[in-house]
This record gives sequence, C-alpha cells and structure tokens, in this order.
Amino acid sequence: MTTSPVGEAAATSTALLEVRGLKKVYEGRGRRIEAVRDLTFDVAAGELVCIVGPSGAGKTTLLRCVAGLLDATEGEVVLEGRRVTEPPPGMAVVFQEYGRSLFPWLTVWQNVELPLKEKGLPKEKRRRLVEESLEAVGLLDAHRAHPWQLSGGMQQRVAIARAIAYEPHVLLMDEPFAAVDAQTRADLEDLVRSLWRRLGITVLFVTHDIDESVYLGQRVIVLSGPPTVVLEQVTIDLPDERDQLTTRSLPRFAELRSHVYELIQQAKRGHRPAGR
Ligand SMILES: Nc1ncnc2c1ncn2[C@@H]1O[C@H](COP(=O)(O)OP(=O)(O)OP(=O)(O)O)[C@@H](O)[C@H]1O
Repeated sequence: MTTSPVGEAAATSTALLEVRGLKKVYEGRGRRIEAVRDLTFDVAAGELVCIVGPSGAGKTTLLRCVAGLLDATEGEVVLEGRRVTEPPPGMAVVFQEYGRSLFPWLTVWQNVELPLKEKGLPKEKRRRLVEESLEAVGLLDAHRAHPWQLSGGMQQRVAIARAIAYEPHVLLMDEPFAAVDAQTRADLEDLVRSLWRRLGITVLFVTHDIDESVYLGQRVIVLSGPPTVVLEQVTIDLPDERDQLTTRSLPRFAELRSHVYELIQQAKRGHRPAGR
C-alpha cells in the first residue's frame, strides 16, 4: 500500500464520460437559483467515482444533467463521444427513493424485466438477464413477490438488479442507500463494489456520507458549496480488495477520510478554489 500524502487525482486519459463547464440555473416565479456554477471532470471507462459535497451543493442536479433528465444552462455532458441531450441508451440510474421507483402492481421479476421490454430485447434474452441480475443481488427466490412485500433493503436490491439487467455502460447512483439501516447499507455497498468489479461497468455514485465515498470509490470528487465548482479530486489509493472491517480499520482509510472530511468542512465555510 502506498504511503504517499493525500493528493489530487491526475486527469484521466481515456474518458468515457466528460462533464465540461456544466452550469445549471433554476429560474421561475421571480427566483433564480444557481445550483451548479462550473463543473468539469472526466470519468474513465470502468472507473468507480464518488461525488460528495455539502447539502444543497447540487449533487442531484449534476446527476440529473448527466442522466439527460435535465438540461444544463451552460456546458455539456459527453458520453462515449456523444453529447447527452436525453437519457442515453447506455446509462442506468438508481435513485434514493426506491419505493417510488418500483411499480407496486408488478412483481419483482416484472419490474426488472420492464426496461428490457422497452429496449425491445427478445424474450429469451430478457429471461436470462433478469435471472442473472436477480441472482447477483440475492433475490432470485423472491422474484414472484411484489415490492411492497419486501424490506427497504430488498427493494433497493431490486432497483439495483433492474439497473444491471439493462447492461449499462454507466451506472449512476444518487444517494441510493440513504434510507436503509446501517447493516443493510454496508451489505449494499459491498454488493455495488462486487458487481462493479465483476461487470466492469463505470459507476458514478453520489453520497453525502464521507466514509461511504472513501470505502467505495477509486476517486472522490469533492464539490464546493453553492454556487458549485469542483473543490478537489482525491485519489483513493486503498487496495482494490476491500471489506468493511479490514479496509475501514486501515490507517490510510483514516487519513483519506480525514482529508475528505476537512474538505467538506472547508466547503461549508465557503472555501473555493483560487479564482473561482
Ligand atoms: N427543480 C428545482 N427548482 C428550483 N430549485 C431547485 C430545483 N432542484 C433543486 N433546486 C435547488 O438547487 C440547489 C441544489 O439542489 P440539489 O438537490 O441538486 O443539491 P444536493 O447537493 O443534491 O442536495 P442534498 O445533499 O441536500 O440532497 C438547492 O438550492 C435546491 O433548492
């Protein structure tokens, strides 16, 4: 393990996802909120990047722009060389509100299968993908249940299964575990890391939990307070093989956690990069 000082990440060379000068201003009823001022960063193919920032820093706004669900006021998002102007086919999103994202009248199986039908996949391929993804999240046995018959953690697993069954190149996650208990959260964190390692997908994960960002990420992008810019990008040089007990008790984990914590404190105090 490296003992280098905590430092800024170098720019990635083979970007799958590029966010360039992204600005978002909400306007309406005489109010003007500059949620995001100027965000620029890259995510390489196969990378797992976490975004943290103080409350109201525009994390959800950023993710919705990246997902093509919201138009930027200025700047652009480029995925695999194409400018994102609507939800791109190679992207899947998991939101915090799993209760609202699953259809209560459909079974677990049907919920996972629905986007695959919309994608126009043949029946046999749909069956294989649904089965594999439910197996991966440990819910194959519950495939006949309806979402309301499941615990919050299980519902979130269904949402994750639905996202990976879609075979996305990029998986966006917006505080996906904020509403589950600590033990379930730890299990779901490990699930995301194991799926990421096994499937080779690119993951952009928004959280306000500093420990979670350091435990999960290869890199943590820390946002300033509003109007938002990137405060710092921190390389998480922890071993790839991570587990809740060992990794979280490493001295390096504590160093990185303290560093990100300090950055968030600075962000809350209004600190910004020079000249921004
Ligand atoms: N649809 C909207 N219309 C007007 N203002 C909005 C809208 N959505 C978000 N905002 C404002 O934009 C700013 C950033 O909000 P956003 O939800 O993106 O931040 P966040 O970092 O995800 O917050 P949190 O960590 O509290 O979830 C806030 O001031 C919020 O009130």
